[in-house]
Amino acid sequence: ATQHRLWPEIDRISVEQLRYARLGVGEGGWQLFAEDGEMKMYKREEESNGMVVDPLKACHVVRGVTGHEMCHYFFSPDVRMEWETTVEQMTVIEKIADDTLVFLQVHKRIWPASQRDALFWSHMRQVPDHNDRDGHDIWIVCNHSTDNSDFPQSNNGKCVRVTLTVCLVCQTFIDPPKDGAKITRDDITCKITYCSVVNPGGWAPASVLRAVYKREYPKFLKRFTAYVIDQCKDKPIMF
Ligand SMILES: CC(C)(C)c1cc(CCc2ccccn2)cc(-c2ccc(S(=O)(=O)CCO)cc2)c1
Repeated sequence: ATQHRLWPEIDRISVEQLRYARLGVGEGGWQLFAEDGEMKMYKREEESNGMVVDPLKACHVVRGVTGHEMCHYFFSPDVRMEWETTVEQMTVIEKIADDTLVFLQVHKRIWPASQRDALFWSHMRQVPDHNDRDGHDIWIVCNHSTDNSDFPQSNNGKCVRVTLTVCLVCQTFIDPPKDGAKITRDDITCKITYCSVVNPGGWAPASVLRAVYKREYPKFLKRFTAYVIDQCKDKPIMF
């Protein structure tokens, strides 16, 4: 089959986002702004022509699920509205491949800013085993804004279109049970790094955005990880 026109960009951004996610938070001006158990959330305060685009990086350790399971539920359109509370409406407007979809999402309005929507491709992939640690395979989902002539910006002037790049990078660690016993969920741990940059695409009060981000992002990640743990607990492990 001939390559989809977006494929070179999808491949480039996915590789770049994996590298970016694996960079530590020691350098680059990251400031810790939220902590809850194993979850640590960092941000950089950045503006682009007067708009808050604060990059966010969250690190978390989730016990009892694999990276494949985390990415499967993060990617799946069927369950998105179960865990994603910032979205009012979600449509898959194109299926590029089984592991690559294009989404149009209308997000809940953040008063007093006008309502936003986001059009982005979403790609899930497993990357070769990283033997730089005792880690196992890595799974990643990358979401990156894209244009589509059938869905122009500010459709009938209703929503301002945000541009976003998001990646969820998950590495599974297995603590082998004694004497070759079957691996159970008690033996698996998943290290996740969630990175996001959301450009509001139009004026929005910096103070309001920063307050919303500070409140909503920790809620968002906690809710999502709790959702995956709950969905997986009675199912066979998806390695
Ligand atoms: C409320 C807050 C959490 C900060 C928020 C606001 C907005 C855009 C709405 C917005 C932004 C700026 C100004 C006004 N409204 C988008 C998102 C957002 C976008 C994408 C993803 S995802 O990880 O790709 C999963 C698929 O949905 C998660 C969250 C979050």
